[in-house]
Amino acid sequence: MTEEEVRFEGIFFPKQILSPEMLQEVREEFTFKEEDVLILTFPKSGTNWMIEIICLILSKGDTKWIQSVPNWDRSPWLESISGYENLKNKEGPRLISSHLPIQLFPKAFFKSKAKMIYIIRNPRDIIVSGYFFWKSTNLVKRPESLEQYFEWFIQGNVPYGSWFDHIRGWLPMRDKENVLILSYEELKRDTRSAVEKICQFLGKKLEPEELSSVVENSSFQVMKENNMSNFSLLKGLHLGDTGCLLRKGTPGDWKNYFTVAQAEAFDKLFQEKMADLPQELFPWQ
Ligand SMILES: Nc1ncnc2c1ncn2[C@@H]1O[C@H](COP(=O)(O)O)[C@@H](OP(=O)(O)O)[C@H]1O
Ligand SMILES: CCc1ccc(OS(=O)(=O)O)cc1
Repeated sequence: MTEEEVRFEGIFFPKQILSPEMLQEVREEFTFKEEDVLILTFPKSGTNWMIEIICLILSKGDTKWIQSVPNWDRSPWLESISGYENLKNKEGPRLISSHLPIQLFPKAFFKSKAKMIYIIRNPRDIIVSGYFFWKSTNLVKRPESLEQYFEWFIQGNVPYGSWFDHIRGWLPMRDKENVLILSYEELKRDTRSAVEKICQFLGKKLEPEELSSVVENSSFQVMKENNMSNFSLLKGLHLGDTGCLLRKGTPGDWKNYFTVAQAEAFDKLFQEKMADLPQELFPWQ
């Protein structure tokens, strides 16, 4: 373990922003309101895209909120010290982000009616996205090469642990009526239909022009230019000069980085670990 990371129940987390004691408190003591909306992801699955979409839905397409408040304050990060404090004191319905695996998630959720959207993404693209992101932050030990990060990822030795365990942990929740599972790939393929699905899940009725504003203002290009959404405010604090959240935004970018041997090794591992799950849950396969 390096000085940049903290380990809790065998999983490592970015240091600086949380502690084992608060992770324990979050699991045992955090409570939900029925009107809360949760965005749950393995890091680099499209968390901040979903934050933008939901903020716009809740604002009926009005861009004032997304243009004036940083995304981490609009949807505080449950397992960060500042996000946790913010959430505990927040009045009214809350938008909450988390990357926690199911076994570390607040116990109260499993008896609550709070709604959760879980985003899944091709893990190969998560590897590439994570490599470029984490190597430009001071939150974890920086990978020296994609090859090294690939190895760490398949061993589950990356922030928030094994992607396979994360997915296997959360997918059994898919039949609950307060849980919606969406893939990054379907969001990308037909954003408007995916936004309609999210509106229906949240019980929000939008006019066609409001829906168009949600789709347009949560697009990669618009988010990349919005300083409240693109993490540029974190430069010098947690992100280096080359660091960026909105890097490429393209499904399948892994093909530009994986070697043939890595692609084959990953296919084999995916088969070994996920073959027993319904394959339609993985629309990139
Ligand atoms: N509006 C948008 N459209 C498409 N991809 C988006 C997006 N907003 C963020 N992303 C992508 O989501 C990934 C970050 O995920 P997270 O928010 O969970 O950290 C990045 O992937 P890439 O690094 O592949 O570009 C980022 O570009
Ligand atoms: C508080 C800054 C910060 C750092 C890293 C993050 O990771 S992720 O984009 O959610 O995966 C988020 C916020």
